Amino acid sequence: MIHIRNLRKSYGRNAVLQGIDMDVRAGEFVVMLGLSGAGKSTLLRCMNGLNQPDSGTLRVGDIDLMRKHSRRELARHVAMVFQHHNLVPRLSVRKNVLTGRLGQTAALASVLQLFRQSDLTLAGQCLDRVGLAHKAHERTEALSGGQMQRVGIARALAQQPQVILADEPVASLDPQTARSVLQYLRDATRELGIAVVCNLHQVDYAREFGDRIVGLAQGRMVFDGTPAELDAAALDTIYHAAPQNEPEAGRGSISAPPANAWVRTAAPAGGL
Ligand SMILES: Nc1ncnc2c1ncn2[C@@H]1O[C@H](COP(=O)(O)OP(=O)(O)OP(=O)(O)O)[C@@H](O)[C@H]1O
Repeated sequence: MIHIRNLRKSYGRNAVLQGIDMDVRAGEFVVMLGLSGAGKSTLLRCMNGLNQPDSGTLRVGDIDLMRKHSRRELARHVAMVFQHHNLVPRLSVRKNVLTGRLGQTAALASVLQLFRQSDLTLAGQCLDRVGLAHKAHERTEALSGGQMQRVGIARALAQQPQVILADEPVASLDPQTARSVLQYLRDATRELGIAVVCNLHQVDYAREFGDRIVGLAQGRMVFDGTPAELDAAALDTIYHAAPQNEPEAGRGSISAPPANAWVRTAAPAGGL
C-alpha cells in the first residue's frame, strides 16, 4: 500500500529524512515513535503530498508521489487526521464529515456544497463507526475534544481512502478519551482494510494499538518491529540517539544504522 525506499528530504542544510525504507500493508496499523524533531511529521507530510521529498521512491497505492499528481487523485488514496482535528466549528458534524467528500465531488458541486444522496448515506455510516451518528446535526463547536477528534476520523473515513495518516491525533486528550479515539481508529481501519501510519509520543499507546512500531531518530529508521520487540534497548535506541556524527562511546552504530535495521544497545539505568 505504501512503498518507500531511500527517501531523503532536507530543509537547507538540515537533512531531516536521511534514507527511509518502509512498506506498509493494507489493514496494518503502524505507529511511528521518535523524539521531537526526528522527522516523523515530515515523513507523514511526504506521504500526504504536502512535502516534496528530494530523492528516493515514494508510492501510495498506484500513485507515484515523486512525480506530478493531482490533489484530487491523492485524496482518493490518502486521508489525514490532525492533532487539532481541523474541523470547521460552526458547521454541523455531518457537514464536517462531508468535507471529506469534496475532493471527489465535481468542482461546481463542491463550490455549492451539493452532495449526492450516496455521500449523505456514507457520512452517516462514518459517524456511526465512531459512535456519533446521534450528533450528526449538532454544531461541531458544541462537542468535546474527544468527540471532535472522532469527527476528524469520520471525515477521513468519508474519503474512502486506502491510507490514513494521523499526526499525534490524541496529543491533547486525557488518557481515557485518547484510548477510545485510538480504538475507534484502529477498529474502523481494520474492518475496512485501511493502512494507518500514526505518529505518537506515548509509548504505552504504541504498544497497545500498534500492529507494528517504527522508530525514527535523526531522520533514520532505527527500529521496525512488533510491540513485543519494543523493549528497553529498543526504546534507548529510539530516544537516546547520539547527535549525528558525534556517536557516544559504545553507541557508535546508531548514527548510521544499516538500512532497514535497528540496533540493540544496553538498557539505560532506570529505563525511560
Ligand atoms: N517547513 C520547514 N522548514 C524548515 N525546517 C523544517 C520544516 N518542517 C520541519 N522542519 C525541521 O525538520 C526537522 C524535523 O521536524 P518534524 O516536524 O518532522 O519532526 P517530528 O519528529 O515530527 O517532531 P514532533 O514530534 O515535535 O512533531 C526539525 O528540525 C524541524 O525544525
